[in-house]
Amino acid sequence: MLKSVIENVHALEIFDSRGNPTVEVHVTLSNGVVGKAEVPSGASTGENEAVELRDGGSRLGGKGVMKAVNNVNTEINDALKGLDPHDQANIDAVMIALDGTPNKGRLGANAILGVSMATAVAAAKDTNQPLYRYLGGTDLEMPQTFHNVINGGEHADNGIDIQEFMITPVAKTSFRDGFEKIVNVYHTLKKVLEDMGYETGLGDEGGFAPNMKNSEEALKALHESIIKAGYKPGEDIAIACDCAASYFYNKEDGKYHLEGKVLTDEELADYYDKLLDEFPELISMEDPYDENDVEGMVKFTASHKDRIQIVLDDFICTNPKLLKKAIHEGAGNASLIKLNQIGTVTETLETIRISRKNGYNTMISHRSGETGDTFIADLAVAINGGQLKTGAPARSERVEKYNRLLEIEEELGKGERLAFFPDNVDLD
Ligand SMILES: O=C(O)[C@@H](CO)OP(=O)(O)O
Ligand SMILES: [Mg+2]
Repeated sequence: MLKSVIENVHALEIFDSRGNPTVEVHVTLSNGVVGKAEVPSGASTGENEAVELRDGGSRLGGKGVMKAVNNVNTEINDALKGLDPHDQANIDAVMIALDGTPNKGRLGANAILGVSMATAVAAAKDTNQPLYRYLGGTDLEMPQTFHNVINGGEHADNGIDIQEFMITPVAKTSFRDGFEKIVNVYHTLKKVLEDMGYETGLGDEGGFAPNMKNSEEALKALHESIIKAGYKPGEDIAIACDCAASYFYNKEDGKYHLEGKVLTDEELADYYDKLLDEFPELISMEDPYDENDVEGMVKFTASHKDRIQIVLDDFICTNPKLLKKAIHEGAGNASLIKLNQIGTVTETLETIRISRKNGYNTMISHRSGETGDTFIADLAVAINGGQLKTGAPARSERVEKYNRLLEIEEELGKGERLAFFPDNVDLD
C-alpha cells in the first residue's frame, strides 16, 4: 500500500465564540483524507505564551488573522508538502525551524498550531482510529472534568476578581453520571442566583456572571446550589477556582488588589485560607499568585500542597522549559495544558510527559475564546486519567467538548470511570 503524504495545507479565517477572527486549517493527504482544526484564543494570556499573530490595521479592529492564514497557505504549505503526516514530531520541528523565532512570532502560533492539530487529525483518520486512540493508545480512562459555572475577572464585567469558579464531580462513576450532576447544579445555581436578586447573564465561558461584590459570595451561592440540587459538597461535587491572580496583581506596589483589599503575599495566603476553611469542598486553585511572583507561589505551594491541588497556568504557559523550572523551584503540584500557549501538538505532549513524570497532575484546558473544535476532549482522554476544564455545560462551543466525551465514553464501553483524583487532596 502506498504511504499517504501531505498533499496540501490550507487555512482560512473563521470566528470564535467572542466573535473574534481565528484560524481554521485543513490538511489534505495524498489519498484524499482531510484533517481539520480550529484554533482557540485566550483573554487572560500569560506573558510567556507563544505569539498569536494578528493583522493590526483597521479591519476587524486589528484582530484579523489573514497574516497567519497566508503564512499557512504559502510558506508552511510549501514546507510540509510530501511529508509523512504520521511523523508529528517532524512536522512540528519543520514548522518551528521555518518560523525561526523562540516564540513562533514570525509565522504565528495560531498558524503553526492549526496545522499541527489538523495534521494529527488527518493522521488519525488515515489510520482509521479516533483521535484519542491515535494520540493515547489503548486502555484509556475518562478524565476528571471541571466546569466553570461562575465567571469573574477578565471573563466577566462584574465585581468578582477571581476568574473562574468550577464544579467537579467527585464520585467514581461514569462521565455521563458526573455530567448529569453538573447540569443539575448549573440549573439550580441559576435559580439560586435569581432568588438572590442577581442577573443570570453568561460570561465568556458559559458560566453565570452575576454582579456580586466578591468571591466569597460566589462560593456561597455555589455551596448552596450543590446542596439544593441534592448533593453533598465535597463528597458528590467539589469546587475549584482559577484565581488568575495576574489580573489583580499590581506590578507597581507588588501587592494584590483583590475586591477592595490590598494584600501582601502572606495576606493573600491568609485570605485563601479563610476561603478554604469556610468551603472545605474547595479542592483546587489555579494561578493563586501572579505569574512572576515566584516567591509567593513557592511559599503557598509549600504550605498548601498537601491540602489542595495548585494548578500552574500563566506561570508555565504549557512550556516544557518553564514547567521544568517551576518543578525545580517547587511551585505548584499540577499543570494546566493549553495547546495554543506553546503552539504545537508535540511540545504540548512533551509538557504533559514532564508533568506526569514529576508527579504533577495534568489538566487540559480550553480557552475563553473557543470554537466547536473538540480536539481537547480527545486529548484529555488520550492522556489517560487526567483532568479537563472546558467551561460551563452551556454555550455550544463548550458543550461540544462534553458531548464528544459522551461519545468517547460510549465507544470505550466503560460505564465505570476510575475518577482521577490527586492523592494529596483531602475531601473530608
Ligand atoms: O485562564 C484560563 O485558564 C483560561 C481558560 O479558562 O482563560 P483564557 O483563555 O482567557 O486565558
Ligand atoms: Mg487560568
